[in-house]
Amino acid sequence: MKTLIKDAAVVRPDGTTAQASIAVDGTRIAAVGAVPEGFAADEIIDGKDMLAVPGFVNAHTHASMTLLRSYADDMELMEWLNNHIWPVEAKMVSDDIYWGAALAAVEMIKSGTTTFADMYGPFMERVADVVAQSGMRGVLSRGIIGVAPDGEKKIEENVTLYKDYHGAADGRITVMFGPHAPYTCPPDFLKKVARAAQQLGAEVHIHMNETRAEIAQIEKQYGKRPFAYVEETGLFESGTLAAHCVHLDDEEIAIMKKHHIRVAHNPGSNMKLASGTAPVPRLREEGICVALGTDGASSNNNLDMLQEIQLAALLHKVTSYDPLAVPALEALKMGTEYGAEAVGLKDVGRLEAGAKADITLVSMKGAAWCPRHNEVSLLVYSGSAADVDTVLCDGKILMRHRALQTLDEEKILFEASRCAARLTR
Ligand SMILES: CSC[C@H]1O[C@@H](n2cnc3c(O)ncnc32)[C@H](O)[C@@H]1O
Ligand SMILES: [Zn+2]
Repeated sequence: MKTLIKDAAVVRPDGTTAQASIAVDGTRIAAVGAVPEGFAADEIIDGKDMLAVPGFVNAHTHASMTLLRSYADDMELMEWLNNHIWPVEAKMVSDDIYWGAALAAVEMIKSGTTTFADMYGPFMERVADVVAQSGMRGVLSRGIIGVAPDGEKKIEENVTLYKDYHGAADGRITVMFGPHAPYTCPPDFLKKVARAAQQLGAEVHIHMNETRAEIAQIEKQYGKRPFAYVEETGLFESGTLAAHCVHLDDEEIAIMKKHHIRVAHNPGSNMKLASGTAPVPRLREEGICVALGTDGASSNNNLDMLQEIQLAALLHKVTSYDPLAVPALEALKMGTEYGAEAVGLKDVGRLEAGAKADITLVSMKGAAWCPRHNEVSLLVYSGSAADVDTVLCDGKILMRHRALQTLDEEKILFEASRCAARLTR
């Protein structure tokens, strides 16, 4: 299949915007610029008044938590998890995971996201079904809480998920290991997860240093801070995507650098759960890869990556009094190029020849886009999810002029509502 996006404003990797066409051949971008000679497109998409950016990468979420959106708000993390979320999650069945993730896919595609890193479970194979059907990319991990009595079984489920799905859906699914957090996984348990991941050559996705309370708990229990605690278990040896990283000291930043840990920064969730502000400018200065995630739709409360990009650009200016703390282009890269790096995907996150054709076209026709002095600035500070017009992933059109091409939106909203009502009755 050959697709031509004709005459769009294309954001190039250096942040400049050029009026250009994008030729897509199969799953990859064949050219950005003039249409290659002899390129016979099966499908032509008019790029007039469209901004072409790499598909957004949601580097940390819990897709099926869409079912718990607006269920428990305005409380801090531990109260939210212990008294509201975990009791309901314990009742989730396979169909809840499927319809919750399908609802997430609808919302993500409609807001321009093509890749998501998901930590949840059980029944992660149903999230894999959604990835396969939707045409998105998914970096899936079985969330593992080690303090529960069936922790070992969950490690086995993550192993099975890896064996069955790593590289599935034409390579659009990859699998990591998902130990939930230091405060839910004792040291011997983390050592077992580390061993299982290393044996398979798999990477790890974990929540780290989200709240001051959890750090105090680890210090009390083990006499050290979370990064030192986890490092001693060997878990950081196979490559790590660490969500949150809000409260860090110098020693921990040194551990992060030593192990090339990539960070999924979740500004919306951190603000809503009153967790704090991650030291993103410092992490960037230290050369640490910082990506963006929404976290689940129950703590955010949406899966809109453009909103996270906007929050990242604004939040760090507030806390640092520095307008350059996270400039607009840097925020966009955190949601695209750095996101792809953080979740371990090569050839994703940049619009250039040879890259995977994961492309989001944003309409610039609305009043908020006038005048057009700087398209990247407009996207980051003025654009909204509703401006996302067309989305391609791996060369396939997932949404065209806001109509989903791979998913039945009406049915998904109906089934997800039904599951949510049953769960919370
Ligand atoms: C064991 S599957 C993943 C697990 O994580 C929970 N979760 C959702 N958001 C957060 C967060 O911000 N911090 C810690 N844990 C979170 C989710 O409810 C699942 O139980
Ligand atoms: Zn999370």
